[in-house]
Amino acid sequence: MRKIIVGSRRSKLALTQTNWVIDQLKKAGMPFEFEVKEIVTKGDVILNVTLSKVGGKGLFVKEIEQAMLDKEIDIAVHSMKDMPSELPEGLEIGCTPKRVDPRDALISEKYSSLRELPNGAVVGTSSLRRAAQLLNRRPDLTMKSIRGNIDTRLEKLKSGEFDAIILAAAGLERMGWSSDVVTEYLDVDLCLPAVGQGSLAIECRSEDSEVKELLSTLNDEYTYQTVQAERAFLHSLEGGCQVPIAAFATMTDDHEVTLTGLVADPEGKKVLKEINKGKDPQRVGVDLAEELKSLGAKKILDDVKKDLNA
Ligand SMILES: NCc1[nH]cc(CCC(=O)O)c1CC(=O)O
Repeated sequence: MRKIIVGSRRSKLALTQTNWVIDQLKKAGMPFEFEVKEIVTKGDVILNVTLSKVGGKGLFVKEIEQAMLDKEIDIAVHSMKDMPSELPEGLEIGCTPKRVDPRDALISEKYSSLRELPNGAVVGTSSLRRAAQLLNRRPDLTMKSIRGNIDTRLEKLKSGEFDAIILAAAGLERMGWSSDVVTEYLDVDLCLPAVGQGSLAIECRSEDSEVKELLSTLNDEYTYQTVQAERAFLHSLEGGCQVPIAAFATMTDDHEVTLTGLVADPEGKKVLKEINKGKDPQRVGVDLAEELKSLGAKKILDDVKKDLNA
């Protein structure tokens, strides 16, 4: 019986996601055993530097991908939103399980909603995407950087340093913590999610047809198509580093994809947000990116990158 080695980051969320995927794959009833191999990534080590400054995207996946190419591991479970829009030669996303809640969530101990936050309230987030969109609605808020795993961030909130923090609902949902901690789910119209937020990517070697067949049993077509549109949008904008880009797609029963995409400056003063529809997810994403570029997205993103490198 073949043993499939599953690479995972060491965070509670990563291990929870990995174990969930293994449980699901076991249900396929195919002749495989599974073993988890923990891998410490750069993103896990560098905790006191702003994530966007140390190279953002890819920080959590590079070492894991190398281990896969070296055949130390066979598959890896990633949060889709941590995946760079381009994968190394020889690797691919073998499947996308059904997406969970894509929204961001506000968590506060003192206030019951975003509306109720007082003037100048301190909101913890290191995401330029979240900061831009919240500041656009509430320019009075003070955005303060917060780093670490979900559990660390919740601890920091308790310490009183922040009036509220923003986390992805998905991570909390997967940990089983949502109902205990979420103060308010932010509608996607208010805070458009990160590309792929709420979705998992299971990565494997392109030549490993045995594993690909196994993974295909866990693929969710709706998730696959909609995330494909979002990632095509990201890729066309060259959203390689941690920049204020957001996108969220839905799909009708007859496979028409509706994609909303956003590019903003970190202060939330300039927000470009447009919608595109169509049957080909790739096209829908690429065309929406082109439209935003024609409206000035490139200049906004170049300015952000300049600031990050300064
Ligand atoms: N930025 C880190 C990260 N990467 C994936 C998730 C969980 C949400 C998901 O799977 O989309 C989180 C935490 C967060 O943003 O709150």
